[in-house]
Amino acid sequence: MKGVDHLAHERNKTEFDVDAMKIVWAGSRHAFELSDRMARLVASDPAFQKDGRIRLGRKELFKNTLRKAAHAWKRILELHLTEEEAGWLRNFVDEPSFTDLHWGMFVPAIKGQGTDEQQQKWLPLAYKMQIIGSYAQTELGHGSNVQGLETTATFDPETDEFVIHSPTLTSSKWWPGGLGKVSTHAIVYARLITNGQEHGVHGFIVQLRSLDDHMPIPGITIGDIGMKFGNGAYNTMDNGVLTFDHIRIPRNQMLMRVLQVTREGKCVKSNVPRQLIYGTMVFVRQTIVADASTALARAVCIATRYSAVRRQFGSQDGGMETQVIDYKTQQSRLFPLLASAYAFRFVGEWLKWLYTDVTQRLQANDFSILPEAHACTAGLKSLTTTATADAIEECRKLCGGHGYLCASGLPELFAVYVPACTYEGDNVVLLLQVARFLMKTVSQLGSGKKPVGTTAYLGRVQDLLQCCCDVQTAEDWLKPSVVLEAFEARSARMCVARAQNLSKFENPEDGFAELSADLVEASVAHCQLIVVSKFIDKLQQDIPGKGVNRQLQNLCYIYALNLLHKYLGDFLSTGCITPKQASLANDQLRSLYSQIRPNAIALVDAFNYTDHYLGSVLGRYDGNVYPKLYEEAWKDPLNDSVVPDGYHEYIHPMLKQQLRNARL
Ligand SMILES: CCCCCCCCCCCCC/C=C/C(=O)SCCNC(=O)CCNC(=O)[C@H](O)C(C)(C)COP(=O)(O)OP(=O)(O)OC[C@H]1O[C@@H](n2cnc3c(N)ncnc32)[C@H](O)[C@@H]1OP(=O)(O)O
Ligand SMILES: Cc1cc2nc3c(=O)[nH]c(=O)nc-3n(C[C@H](O)[C@H](O)[C@H](O)COP(=O)(O)OP(=O)(O)OC[C@H]3O[C@@H](n4cnc5c(N)ncnc54)[C@H](O)[C@@H]3O)c2cc1C
Repeated sequence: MKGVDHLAHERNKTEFDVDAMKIVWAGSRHAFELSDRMARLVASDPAFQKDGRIRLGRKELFKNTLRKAAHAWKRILELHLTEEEAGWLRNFVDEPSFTDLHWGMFVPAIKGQGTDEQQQKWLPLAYKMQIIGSYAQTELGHGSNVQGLETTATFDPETDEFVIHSPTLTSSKWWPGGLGKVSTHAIVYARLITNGQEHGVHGFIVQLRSLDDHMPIPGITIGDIGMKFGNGAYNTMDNGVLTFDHIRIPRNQMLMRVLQVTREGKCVKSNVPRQLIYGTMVFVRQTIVADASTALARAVCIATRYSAVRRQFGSQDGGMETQVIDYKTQQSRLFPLLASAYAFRFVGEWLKWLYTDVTQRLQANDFSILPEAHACTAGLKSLTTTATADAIEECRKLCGGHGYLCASGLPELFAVYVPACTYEGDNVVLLLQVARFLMKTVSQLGSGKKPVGTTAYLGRVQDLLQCCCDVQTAEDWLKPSVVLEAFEARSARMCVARAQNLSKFENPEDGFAELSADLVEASVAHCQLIVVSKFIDKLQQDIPGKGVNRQLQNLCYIYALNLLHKYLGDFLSTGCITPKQASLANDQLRSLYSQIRPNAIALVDAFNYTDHYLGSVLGRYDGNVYPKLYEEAWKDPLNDSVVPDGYHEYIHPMLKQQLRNARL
């Protein structure tokens, strides 16, 4: 049987309406139609082809990215695409570039932190790309510790200007994307100093390069920070270094929604909390959660299709060997990742809703939900990016040797994805933020303050500390209330235990530092509970399409029960479940794998990825893996000649030497 036939046969086994699932995955019919149209537009345009990208040198690679970004912008204008359509188009071009920072951080920073007048001035320029912006926060010496940034913005009342300066080597801005070679402007984060007094870190709009000849503004030193991990991958991005030598900008270029500096240099606080300065990070962390499901789904799609095509062992009487997807070990590694892709999709949807809700409340001067929004975006960003980076690597291994070939698409996907664990907040640093939020919530329980939102379960802490799981059969693990209670009890018990340990320290900060590794574990438990509960909420919605809800249920329980299996230590040591119940959960998990098995290919087809976007020979829709892999190998530049360059200098003399030695 040819690869093509393998997948056709697989698709015939499907037990649900794939088209309906495509809409569930996309979020709505509108989102499906729009993303589908944009994916096809990009895939059919030769200017966006990705072949051979990994073989390009840095300069060629970068220029190629500039070409694609310019072509994308041209098409956006020609086709009068909406902002939403343009976002999808850029997404399917699938190449990190300065436009990510421009649209993803520069524009949102002005929207979130700029006054109305500042927005009116700068946004139209940015929307027309008459200026290109970056987000320059991190410095050589400080990234996580934002309050430790060293760049200064000193107000000069004589000229009504700020003087932006880099006082030390470690104050050099370092990492901002798009900064190295492209951006004309940046939101620069610097310590505000007026009348000799410091007022914390704030954002300033600073022009970096001339709009005529692209030369840096005198006093600005700027360049690229060098090659990063992997071929191709994130090297399409010009992450930059930037220093200021007393650069002057007008006073009205400080983003002043949170704090205004008057003509006299007086600081006037608005009613907006200081934390809004961090608002852009909250926005981007929320988009990163949605992106995690996309990246994870790509890897899972490749590994699932290839696992159905690949055969090893088990041939009897010269018959066919076993498809590797039929090995239980393969299923137990692959299907939880498939389930995670769906789980992260739905929690991403919910987080987007939460963010929209927060934004509306902020506009109405209601800031009460900000700490929760910060904890959720930070925690879920950390949880989903860590899991996705690990999962891409697992998918590579699931594809055996061929997964290590760049033609599988997985090495580049890993290299381009893995920095998501670091940018927008190191994942451990973010979990520590969640831990602070949880400990604060627990400490306030005695005062009668009722926790709300994602921590509402902590309001039932007494019940959760005592509850006993009443699972008696494997089927009992298919009850949403049972699963939810087990995850709530585990998280609540971990939080309370950590809070009790913290209370033994005289100085809470010393306690927090000493117990930080334990605290991070509690944060993970809490975030996993959020993902499980949002998946369960999704199942309660009226989801049309034959068999769709059934598949989603199976995936939801696979996600939850696999976590239960993986973190069994937590569940057992906190007494949430017994060893016998854990064993029943495992029995149920195996049964769920068998139920998912015939639907696996259709479940990855529901992602609706084009072959162009997947960029993988192993993950091709038609399953025609071997002939294409063979074809691909011959495209390697090493195969341009039969006898390689270097033969005459290095191989031939060595062989001759051996011959001479042998004769002696
Ligand atoms: C259409 C196209 C769309 C495309 C979209 C795709 C875009 C994707 C682009 C991706 C490209 C990647 C580009 C990468 C960019 C970057 O990496 S930018 C730099 C990001 N940097 C960070 O994330 C730094 C991480 N550090 C921090 O976030 C914080 O400084 C810290 C760790 C939180 C510091 O903690 P601390 O010292 O305690 O901070 P304080 O300043 O003292 O604040 C304390 C109180 O503030 C609360 N808080 C902290 N952060 C936030 C926040 N973001 N929002 C709300 N509140 C916050 C914190 O909880 C404390 O509260 P209290 O306890 O109540 O006092
Ligand atoms: C590809 C990429 C793109 C980026 N793009 C941008 C951009 O466009 N703009 C921008 O401004 N920045 C950007 N950054 C920078 C990024 O935001 C920072 O690297 C990130 O916030 C982590 O900070 P750091 O590098 O200072 O790490 P560090 O904080 O130095 O982390 C080093 C280690 O210390 C640990 N650690 C740090 N603090 C604590 C603590 N309090 N407790 C326990 N452990 C701790 C961390 O867990 C980590 O293991 C980018 C980074 C990358 C990799």
